[in-house]
Amino acid sequence: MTTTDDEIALEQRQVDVVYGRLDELRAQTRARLAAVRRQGPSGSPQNRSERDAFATLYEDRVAQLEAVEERLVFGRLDLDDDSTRYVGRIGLTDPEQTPLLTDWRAPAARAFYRATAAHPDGVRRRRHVVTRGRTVTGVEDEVLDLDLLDGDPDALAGLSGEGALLAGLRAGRTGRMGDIVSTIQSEQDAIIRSELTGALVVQGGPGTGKTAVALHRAAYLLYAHRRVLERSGVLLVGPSRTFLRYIDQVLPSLGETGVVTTTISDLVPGVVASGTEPDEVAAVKGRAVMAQVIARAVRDRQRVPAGPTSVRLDGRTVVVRPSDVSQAIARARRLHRPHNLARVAFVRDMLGRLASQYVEQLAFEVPADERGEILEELRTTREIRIALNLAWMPLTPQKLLADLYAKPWRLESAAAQLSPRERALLARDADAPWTPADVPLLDEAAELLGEDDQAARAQARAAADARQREVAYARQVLEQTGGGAFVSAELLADRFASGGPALTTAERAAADRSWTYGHVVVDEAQELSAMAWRALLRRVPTRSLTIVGDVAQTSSAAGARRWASMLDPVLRGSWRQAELTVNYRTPAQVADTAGRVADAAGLARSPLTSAREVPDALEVSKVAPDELTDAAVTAAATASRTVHDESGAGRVAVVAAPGRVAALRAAGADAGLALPAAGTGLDLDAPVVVLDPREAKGLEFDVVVLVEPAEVLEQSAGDLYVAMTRPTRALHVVHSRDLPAGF
Ligand SMILES: Nc1ncnc2c1ncn2[C@@H]1O[C@H](COP(=O)(O)OP(=O)(O)OP(=O)(O)O)[C@@H](O)[C@H]1O
Repeated sequence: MTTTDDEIALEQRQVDVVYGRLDELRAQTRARLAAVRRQGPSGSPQNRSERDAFATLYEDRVAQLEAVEERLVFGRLDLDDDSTRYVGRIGLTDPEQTPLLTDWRAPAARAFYRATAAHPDGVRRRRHVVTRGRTVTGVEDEVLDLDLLDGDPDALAGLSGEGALLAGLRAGRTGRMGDIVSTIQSEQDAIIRSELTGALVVQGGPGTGKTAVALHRAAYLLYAHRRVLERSGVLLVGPSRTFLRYIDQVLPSLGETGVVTTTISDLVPGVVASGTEPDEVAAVKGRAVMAQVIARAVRDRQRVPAGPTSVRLDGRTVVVRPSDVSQAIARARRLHRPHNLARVAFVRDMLGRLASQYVEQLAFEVPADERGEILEELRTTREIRIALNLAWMPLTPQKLLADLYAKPWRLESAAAQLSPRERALLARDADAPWTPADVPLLDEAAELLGEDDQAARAQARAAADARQREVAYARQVLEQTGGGAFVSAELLADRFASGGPALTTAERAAADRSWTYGHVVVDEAQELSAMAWRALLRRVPTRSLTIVGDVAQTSSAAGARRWASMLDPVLRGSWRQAELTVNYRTPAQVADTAGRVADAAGLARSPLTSAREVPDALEVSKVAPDELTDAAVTAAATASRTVHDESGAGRVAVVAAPGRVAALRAAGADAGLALPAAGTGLDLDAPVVVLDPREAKGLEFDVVVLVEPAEVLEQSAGDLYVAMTRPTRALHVVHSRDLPAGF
């Protein structure tokens, strides 16, 4: 028998070899990058854009190799055929192409996450290799071959790699989510590797790893379906910018930088949704019926005038007649093109009719080549322009929606399906800022209005020809340079073609409202309104989606309490569901209490088992109403002293109803709490933050100080459930009113 120390020494040798290879590859790629850069700014434009494309490529590769430093190697499989396979963050081979490390996403690594004693899948022993920096600090074995067990039944029970898992869960929080690649559990792995096609819903209670799984799935899909996804891109939609910051390290640490992340509010480039509004207003804006309202509002902007308009032109009169306008509108509508594009046909038709009127008044025949001049003169005559614009105005989405909200008569005409009260809720000034719920409506409008793209289409035809030549050329280049392992000819050609700074797929996709993605991942999806779904589904015509969330945590008034009622209408019933059931975040005592409170409040929630017990994880302090703020600040200060360690880890959140947040922040600052600097918003790097439950959605902290839960419950039961399930170590409840039922 070898001792653990011997085993650690053995693994250290392998780990050294793998890091050695990583260093070699880094040096090689940096040298290539330097060589490309040395070529300087000379050469033809074609040469320069090629050089830029290669430079971006090598920069990406260097970034990828840098990002995988931590826990590069974390697993080892001993197989039935006596071979051994190491599993890690990325795949590496030695210069002779002998495998050194298997990418965790490769089929050959699957058994690391899935093999069980009942289904060993060719694995005799699974080993978790624990490292700190480049040093192996421990090994943890699971023997899957029953004959080797020597009657130790404990080795079969529980979670996979339990020691490594629990160590990860116990660690202090840093304000940034980490990856879970070394301890993915079997039920999570099944979701991560689920097929690309179709819509997959992942329902799970708080802390079950939905966000972690969604991110790892994005990385897995990019790996397993690189050819399909590298050019179409993957979009990840999160609930808030704070949340996106919270998760922004995870994909890079998995070697993936090409995912576009956004919120629904940021979905339309150029629109800033800085406004706020009552929930009931957002709820109306989110209803599916608003699609018809927008469509009607667009149609209302195609109008037959009440009477004729006569225009004098070079001593003759032409008349913009209602009957002509009516016919031209009808013909243009039959094209079924967006408003601004169909308008081109409408104007052409009207000018033709006016030109005929004009020509009829002339005493001579007009040669065909002069008819163009007459049309041009009519087109540029101010009164005619005004008359035609009044009949069919070119519109931006912003103008359409602002006019609709600001003019009651427009709303009454377009939104007859809404009640007078609902219409009154929508009313606002024309220059009020956009709100998050407006964004899907602007997107809907953009779709129906379209842009006049005649020039763009001619350009696209020319570009398609050029592209064929570039792909062929890129293929040649790749054959000569051997770069084909990490980029395709098509992608390289994209980068050649983008000229200037070589844009990545993600950069191009993020700037283009009408980009369609190969896959879309939606987190906290229970919050999305019907209109938000329409905007999102437009971006993924293949309906290849990962939808994660928890219908018990819904706070948005337009969100869902049941997946079927939300998704059946938009996905026509075509979606599959998986469930996560183990809570990795919250200590059992806190999770159980949160569960009872949620049940008492009537939430339909998923069953949940906690992965761990933490003693004294729930503390409740009752104080007088005027002491509430001070008591909460004191509790936060005490908690912060306990959890904040020398590495900078350890985070505390004070969570309260929105009305209390400002006062708590002020009192916390006075008391010297290490809060974010004023005006920085939600700075996740601060040791202590004060936020409301909606801001806390999706985040986690070592300790949460929950202030006056009865007040949070009044806002929404889902919000209280969210607030109670954020801590990884302890929940401290500070209250003056009665506690909600279930405590
Ligand atoms: N297999 C795992 N190994 C290690 N840590 C894990 C694992 N699964 C989940 N975790 C950790 O559990 C915590 C909760 O995960 P995550 O935030 O993904 O849960 P969630 O289901 O999205 O939660 P919520 O719905 O409450 O936002 C995170 O710290 C995550 O890293």
